[in-house]
Amino acid sequence: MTTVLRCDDLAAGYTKGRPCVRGLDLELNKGEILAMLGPNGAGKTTVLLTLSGLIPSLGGSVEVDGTALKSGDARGTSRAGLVLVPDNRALFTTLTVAENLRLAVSSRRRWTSERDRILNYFPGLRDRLKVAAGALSGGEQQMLAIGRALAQNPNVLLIDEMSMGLAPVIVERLLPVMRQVADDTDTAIVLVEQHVALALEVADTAMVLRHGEKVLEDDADVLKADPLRIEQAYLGDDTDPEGGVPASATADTVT
Ligand SMILES: Nc1ncnc2c1ncn2[C@@H]1O[C@H](COP(=O)(O)OP(=O)(O)OP(=O)(O)O)[C@@H](O)[C@H]1O
Repeated sequence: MTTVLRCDDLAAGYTKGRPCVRGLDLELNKGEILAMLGPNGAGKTTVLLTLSGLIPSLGGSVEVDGTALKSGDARGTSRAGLVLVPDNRALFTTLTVAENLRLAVSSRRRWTSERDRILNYFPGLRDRLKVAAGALSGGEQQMLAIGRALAQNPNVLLIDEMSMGLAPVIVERLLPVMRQVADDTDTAIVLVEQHVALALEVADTAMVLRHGEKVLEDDADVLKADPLRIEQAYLGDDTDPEGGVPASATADTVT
C-alpha cells in the first residue's frame, strides 16, 4: 500500500483565524476510493478546494506522493497530479466534447489514444464528440468533466458532488466507472457524495464530516453493514426532529 494523499491537522476556510474545517487528518493509498460524506455545510467542498490549492489552507499540511504542497498553489498542485472535478463541472460550454478533451491532453501525439481510453470509460460520449458541451445532458456533462480530469492522468482525483442534478439511475452507472478507473490506473479518488449507500458500494473507506470536523471514519464495508453509525454521525446531538432528521443512511440520499 502506497500513500498518495496525506493531510495532517488541516484547517480550511475563507477567513484567516476562522476555519470552518479543523484538525483534519486524511490518508489515501493509490487505487483507493474515499467517500467524504456529511450534511450540508459540513465543509466537504471547502476541503476539496483547499486540497486542490484553489483556496489557501489556514493550517496543517498536505502531501501528494510524499511532496508537500504549497498552500494556495493550484498550479503546483495540478503539476503534482491532484485534479479536481468541481461541482459546477466547469466545462467550456461552447466548445465541443472533443475540444474539451483535447485541451486536457498535453501531448498531441497521445491525443487519439487518450481520447479512446476515456471513451472506453464513457462510451456514451463517442457519438457526441462534435456536440457542444453546453448541449449535453447533465449525465453526459458529468462524464465529460470526469473524462477531462482523467485525460490529465491524475494521481489523485477529487470529485465534488458527482451526482448533483443527476437522476439516481445515472449515478448508479457512473460510480462503478470510478471504481474501474481506480482499479485500472491506481488513481486515488476522493468522492464527495450525497448518495451515501451508492458511494459506500464503490468506496474503500469513508469519513463523515460534521461542523468542520471528522466525526467518523472506517472501512466502507464496515459502515455499510452498520448504517446507524453514519446516521448518528450526521445527526450528532441534533436530535430535535424539528431541526430536520436526515434520511437513513440505508436510503439512497442523506443530505
Ligand atoms: N465562498 C465562501 N465564503 C465564505 N464562507 C463559505 C464560502 N463557501 C462556503 N462557505 C461556508 O463554509 C462552510 C462549509 O461549506 P461547504 O460548502 O464546504 O460545505 P459542504 O459540506 O460542501 O456543503 P454542501 O453539501 O451543502 O455542499 C459553510 O458554513 C459555508 O457557509
